[in-house]
Amino acid sequence: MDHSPESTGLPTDLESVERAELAVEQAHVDRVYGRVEEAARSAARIAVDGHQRGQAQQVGMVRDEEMTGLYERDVLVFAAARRIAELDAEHEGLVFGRLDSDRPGADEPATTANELETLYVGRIGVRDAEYEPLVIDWRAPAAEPFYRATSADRLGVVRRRVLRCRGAKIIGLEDDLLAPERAPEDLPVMGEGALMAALSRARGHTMRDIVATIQAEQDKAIRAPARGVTVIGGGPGTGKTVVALHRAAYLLYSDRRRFERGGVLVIGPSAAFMAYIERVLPSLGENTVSLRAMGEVVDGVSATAVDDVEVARIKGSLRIRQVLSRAARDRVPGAPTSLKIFVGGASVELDANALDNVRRNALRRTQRNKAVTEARRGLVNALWQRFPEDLKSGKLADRESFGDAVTDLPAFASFFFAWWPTLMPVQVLRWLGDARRLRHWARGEFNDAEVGLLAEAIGTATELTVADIALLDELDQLLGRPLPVERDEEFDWLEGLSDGVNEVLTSSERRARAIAAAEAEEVAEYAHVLVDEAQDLSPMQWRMVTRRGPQASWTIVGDPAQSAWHDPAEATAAMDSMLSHLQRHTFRLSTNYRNSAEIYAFAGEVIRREIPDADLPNAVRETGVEPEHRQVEVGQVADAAAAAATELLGLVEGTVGVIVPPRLRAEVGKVLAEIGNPRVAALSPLESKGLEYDAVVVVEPDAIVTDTLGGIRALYVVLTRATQRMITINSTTNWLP
Ligand SMILES: Nc1ncnc2c1ncn2[C@@H]1O[C@H](COP(=O)(O)OP(=O)(O)OP(=O)(O)O)[C@@H](O)[C@H]1O
Repeated sequence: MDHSPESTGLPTDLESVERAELAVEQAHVDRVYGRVEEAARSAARIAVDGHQRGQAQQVGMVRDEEMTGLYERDVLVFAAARRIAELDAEHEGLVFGRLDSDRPGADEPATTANELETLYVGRIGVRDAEYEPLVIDWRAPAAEPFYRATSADRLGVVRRRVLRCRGAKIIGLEDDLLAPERAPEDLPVMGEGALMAALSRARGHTMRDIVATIQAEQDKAIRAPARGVTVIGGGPGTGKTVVALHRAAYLLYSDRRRFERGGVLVIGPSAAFMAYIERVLPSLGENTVSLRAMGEVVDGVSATAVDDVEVARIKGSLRIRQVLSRAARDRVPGAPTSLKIFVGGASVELDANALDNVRRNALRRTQRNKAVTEARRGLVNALWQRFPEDLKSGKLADRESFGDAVTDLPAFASFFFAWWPTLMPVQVLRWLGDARRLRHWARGEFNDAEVGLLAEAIGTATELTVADIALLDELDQLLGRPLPVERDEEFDWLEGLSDGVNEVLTSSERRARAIAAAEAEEVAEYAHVLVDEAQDLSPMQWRMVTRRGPQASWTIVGDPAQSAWHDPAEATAAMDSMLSHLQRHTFRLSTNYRNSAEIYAFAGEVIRREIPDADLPNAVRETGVEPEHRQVEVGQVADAAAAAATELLGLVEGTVGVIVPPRLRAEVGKVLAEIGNPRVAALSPLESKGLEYDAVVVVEPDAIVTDTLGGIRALYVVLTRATQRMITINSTTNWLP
């Protein structure tokens, strides 16, 4: 190699080439940041100016729409850039990619690098003062070749470059030469591959975006049109979650009007998972997406507790619908079972049977909380029938005036209040805690043992569980929400007289109130719903989730081999039945980017033994470190787990997850707390869903299989959480392949 740069005027040794390249890229990145600052200043100036003009009632020199356009663009760019900069102060910056491509129409290879067309790709688009793009948004069509180009189909790209930045500073370059035969002599190629660098990086407590290294098959799923249902499948670590999040950002970019207004909802398995992924979208410049854990899907209630295996199975099964429906229509426990009133000199009585008849009639076409009018009218009718004929005269000559008289009676009002209260879903759910009543409602659906388990679980519960939320949503549908008083009043004479509303309202106030009440009653609906770890949804949860998007398009992400549900086919059937009317597009991701090849080979063997046709991806990154299995006495498990965790802390830079079956959680948690290192976390198999750690200690795999609803599939999830090292601690070894 020629070490005399003076001879050609060009640096030729690798280090100085790299320095020169870094300087060129840094200059461009500095321009981008400079432009963002400028945008901020001009936005602030125009805002002040606009404000002053508004106050002085003057007509400005700049046309208003022009002003607004500039102002909005600058404000948007600035706001997005600042958000990204705050989040990523120590990590990737605004600009992360560069493409050098043949100029359009150029047949001959370029002879110098200058002849190639250069394009920078970043998290958001930024233009210079002349409106020329300094960097284009990664979601723009022009950025597609950055993700899709391969040597076989290079889409005009000669060199793809990833800029590794820390904040605004470039710390490294990784190049991919897609067409060596078309590369000009002076086009340098740096680095050893951005993907491998990204994959080998130590893991922190939160997931990071992958904009700089999205792979072609992932890009196709990210940019798939938002129609019907997009299903993204693939084994552990194939990027399903991260792809789904990038897809949410892409949808907002491609049709902001539709998706920002209608809303994008991302549903994941647990609060821990949501905390893990919550920074990805803001780091892509988006913060309008609603992220919710499965226990938070329904407005106004939330749960993190989980049920025991058997109880979860009962609560998730479609058979419980009938039980809830019966409960929602039955007598209110503790409500009066007869009504006796004195009217017009007679005592008129309705017994339990008569009351039951009125109730059933009222519920024939209307949900309980909406059937107030029907119930009251039914009572009046039944009383009228029993009112002695010879007294039907004067003020009580017809049913209508009889109704007025009856509903005015305090005794009637207090009876009605107790007999037909507005029912809250959670109240009705609690009724299932009474085994006697539950047995009655569950006839033909659940056997005695199931009734006993469910009644015990609900009767002794001190908090709601995640599975309860779907039941509450179902009950909300069954019970309905009370109609606004004004609406009732308009069509019913009885209601109007008895509801005690004596304010004077204008008709527009009345209408506004009715609309507000009707809105308050609506379930929040979204334009696009993205369900992660979809294989875990119980049939009842599918019903809850699909209510969030009756008009929505869907992205459904999952892997049946990781199902936490005991019968994955039942859950799939439930999904199919809820979404079968929509067109479906399926994508499969085939590479496991998380696990080392050694760890995944082992996990694959475990799952294949039980599920021979499980969809196993390829794990590409070899570390040379095999997973280790330690056998210990039953009483030694917790200490052995702590020892393994301590050892692993010394071997990896990032996080260590200790995954423990629920029965050992407290014991292991205690010994781990003594280690007192924030890099170590203890978690249950369910909590480990979707998460990843540099190193993982798996405690008592056999107990993970027996104590979870997912069984072997839950163990497979646990065995696929580690990026670099894994140790299992066993007092039994039935699970070992
Ligand atoms: N193109 C990529 N570039 C860099 N990292 C990637 C890429 N694709 C995936 N990853 C990384 O691989 C890991 C696994 O991704 P992710 O959690 O999305 O997988 P998953 O398919 O949802 O896994 P699981 O089903 O096991 O929960 C993450 O750390 C993610 O950032």
